[in-house]
Amino acid sequence: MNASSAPAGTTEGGKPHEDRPHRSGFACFVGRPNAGKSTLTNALVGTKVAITSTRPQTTRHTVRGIVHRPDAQLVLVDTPGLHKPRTLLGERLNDVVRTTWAEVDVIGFCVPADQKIGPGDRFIAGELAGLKKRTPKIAVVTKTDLVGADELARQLMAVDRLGRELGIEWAQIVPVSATEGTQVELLADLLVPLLPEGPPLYPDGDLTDEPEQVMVAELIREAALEGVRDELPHSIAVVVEEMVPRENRPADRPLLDVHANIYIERPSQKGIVIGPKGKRLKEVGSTSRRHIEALLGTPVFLDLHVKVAKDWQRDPKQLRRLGF
Ligand SMILES: Nc1nc2c(ncn2[C@@H]2O[C@H](COP(=O)(O)OP(=O)(O)OP(=O)(O)O)[C@@H](O)[C@H]2O)c(=O)[nH]1
Repeated sequence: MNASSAPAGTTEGGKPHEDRPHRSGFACFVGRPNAGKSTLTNALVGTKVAITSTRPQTTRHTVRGIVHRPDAQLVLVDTPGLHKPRTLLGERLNDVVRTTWAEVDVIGFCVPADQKIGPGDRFIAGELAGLKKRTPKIAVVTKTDLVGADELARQLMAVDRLGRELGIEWAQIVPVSATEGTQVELLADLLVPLLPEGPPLYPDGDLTDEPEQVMVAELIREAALEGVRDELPHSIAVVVEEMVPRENRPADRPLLDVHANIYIERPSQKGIVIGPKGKRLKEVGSTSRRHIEALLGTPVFLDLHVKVAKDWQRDPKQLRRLGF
């Protein structure tokens, strides 16, 4: 087996090397819901770009984080979870995942260290094994801070076995903790050599190429999910209708007006999102406003409305309008 760890002095940390060509390309992390893919993307990029939540299946948009290094540019594509489709939205999400897999240069298969490999992991690994393109795959054992050395060793061996059973040749098996930052840089060091040679694809300093409005909508959706029942995540969509700088403000005190709608499927869900006397919606507003201000670096006035778009998950016209 090929598990990687970082003995002192062996990581190169992206230092430029005269005889080493610059590399650039795309990577995506796949894995069952809650495997830690978004958190890992954030840890690699070093800022909050993807959506994390304690609830599964919250990553809806393909959010890219960009790791800039002197020797390489690694563009991380964050996909929604692959799951059994029950609605039109479910099918679209799975299509997005497969399209993404076909386009990237390397795939990171994430398995949490603290949970036994189960049918969900096997399903995704099976799909990976069936990929026509021979895209290199790195197995990433996540959340290593939650287990002891013995349990981690068992998980690394289980992942190795899973690969053998399904005929996947892992380019590497790497244990990481995204929250502790353990071996995150090593993971980048292992991903980079698997990218094709080439110049940077994005300007230095870009963290993501998602349009700002989509990221703002995601931040609002994330905050809205915090306050609602577990069965609601797929019933919420957020559309930012407008983002405009407030007129006649002094240059040193700008204000950005953001108008956004939170769409739910049924009138009965309205109360859940808004909460008693609007308390929950207020919380959603203040939490997401803070995140939006941090993201855009400007004070924001956030105007939020809750609207019913009946059965939007099943209606192709509504799905298009809501950005799917
Ligand atoms: N202790 C610990 N928790 C982690 C780590 N990485 C992620 N988590 C937690 O695990 C949960 C799920 O993490 P996410 O990054 O949202 O997982 P995901 O795979 O992107 O989830 P989906 O969007 O549902 O597919 C969150 O509560 C994270 O805080 C880690 O390295 N250590």
